[in-house]
Amino acid sequence: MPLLPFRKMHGLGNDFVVLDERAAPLGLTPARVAALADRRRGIGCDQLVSLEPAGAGADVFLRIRNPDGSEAGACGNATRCVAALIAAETGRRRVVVRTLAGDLPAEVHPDGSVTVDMGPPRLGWQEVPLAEPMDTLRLPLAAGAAEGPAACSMGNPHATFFVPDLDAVPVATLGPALERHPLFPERANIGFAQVLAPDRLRLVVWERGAGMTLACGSGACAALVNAHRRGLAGRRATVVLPGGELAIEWRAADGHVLMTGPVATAFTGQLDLAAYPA
Ligand SMILES: N[C@H](CCC[C@H](N)C(=O)O)C(=O)O
Repeated sequence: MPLLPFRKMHGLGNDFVVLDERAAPLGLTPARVAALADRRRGIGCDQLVSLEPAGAGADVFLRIRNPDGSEAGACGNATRCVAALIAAETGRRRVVVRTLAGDLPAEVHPDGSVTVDMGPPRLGWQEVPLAEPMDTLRLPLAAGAAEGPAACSMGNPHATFFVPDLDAVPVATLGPALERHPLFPERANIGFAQVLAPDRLRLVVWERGAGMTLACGSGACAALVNAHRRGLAGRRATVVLPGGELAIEWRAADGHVLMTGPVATAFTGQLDLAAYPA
């Protein structure tokens, strides 16, 4: 089997192995995804993303897989990375990335940063989804001293706890049980946010299927949406993650959430797919 080119990219340290399946599928089974994502035996990444043919109306289809083999409907940081790739390929600054969550228009700016229209948040309990009818503004959940998170979907499920001091929250301890709480039939990404100002939030996310990451784009969108719903933030905020900052806006005109931030390529390489278990 010929060596397969790959690109290692990241958005604020949330890192991806990017593979190209537009010519032919690569047989990315959950076992192979886990092996490629392994940070010692494989290349290592928070998500393995692949490019697939999109069909009419979009430039590319973005398939998002977590290291545990689960597939996600959204990945904000990877969407920025892939948008930058397609923009470089096509010479167009405006591209459309199709995902399970919908078609996401993106624009690459002269400074290299990328804005993605992540679409509208889904606020109903069935859309998150949750296991039973309830107000998604405040869930009957407690995590240590944190309680009553708000939930929404950006094409993937998010719960956001609001805490007075993020440094006092043991995210890595609280995350695993919350990710798999029975309230979340598809599990959930668990964010812990500290509101510094109506236009500035700190955020750490325990990601579904990936654990702690340095940044979570869809999580930053969910945190701003949930903060605004709770009257804690305006419609625009800088979200400060461990890996850096994202600019998020929940646009009043159409209810879409815009996310702007950097992208980077760490390296490119070739891999022998046959060396990874199918
Ligand atoms: N772990 C997420 C997918 C990656 C999201 C994150 N890396 C982002 O930038 O949005 C999930 O299973 O929904």
